[in-house]
Amino acid sequence: MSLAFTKMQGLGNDFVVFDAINQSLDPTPAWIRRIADRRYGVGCDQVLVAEAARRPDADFRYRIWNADGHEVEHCGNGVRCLARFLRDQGLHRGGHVSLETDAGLTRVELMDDGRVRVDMGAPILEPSAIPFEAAERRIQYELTAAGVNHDVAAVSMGNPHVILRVDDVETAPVATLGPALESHPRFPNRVNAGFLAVDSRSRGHLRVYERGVGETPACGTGACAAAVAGILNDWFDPTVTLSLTGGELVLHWQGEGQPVWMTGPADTVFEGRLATGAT
Ligand SMILES: N[C@@H](CCC[C@H](N)C(=O)O)C(=O)O
Repeated sequence: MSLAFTKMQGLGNDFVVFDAINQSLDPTPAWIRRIADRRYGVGCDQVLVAEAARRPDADFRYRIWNADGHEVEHCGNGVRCLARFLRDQGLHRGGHVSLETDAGLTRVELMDDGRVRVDMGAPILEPSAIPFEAAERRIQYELTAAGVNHDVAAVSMGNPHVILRVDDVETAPVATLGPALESHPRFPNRVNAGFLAVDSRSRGHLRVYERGVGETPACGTGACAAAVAGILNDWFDPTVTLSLTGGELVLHWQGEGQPVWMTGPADTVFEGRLATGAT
């Protein structure tokens, strides 16, 4: 039987979304790579799947695969899209939904103005839990990549991020330094690499080279991690708007132990069915 899917995007970070409650899926790495392929498949940065919840406090389980076929812990732009998908497909009613991921429970609110607000949980800053090899926890770390010493922050939003402050995101070496950071040996699970320019205490620009994908127009967890790094460094106030290539996200974080709140859009592009035997 052919599988129904929905193509969605959040700030240009794009997804193929499947309901695995009413249809059965077998998402092998090769199958994911094929779906994500922009010539032989549908094309996306991540494949998202809604499953029945396993824990009692969650409405659904939310699973994420990068375009390279690896399953990952979290996706911020994806969580906004998945909440909208669940409502649009009639799988969930009401303005709030709780989603279980490998990173924990994520609470999502579909706002009246069409945007989606997400409690992304508290950031993880302990190096061993990111995971990141460092002798002690710090706000900034020295890291050598591509033969140069860099001053970086390391933050997990359930998935790992390294954040490098730059003067200008336009001229930041995302294409060259991004891959060197992504597979840096001090990040044993690889890492998403954010290049952050601080414009004021309430605004910044960000580009992200995503683990398992490459540079995307936006990364939600990357924006949360960059906001946390900027607030810890006292570059930002607790509420900051980050401008990514695909548009803006508003982030709010009140400090250690508190959740990061992310607000942004989630849009459906089209619905379709995979041709039987096509993937
Ligand atoms: N696009 C995402 C992040 C997706 C996962 C990431 N590439 C990883 O490997 O951790 C977002 O919006 O957060």
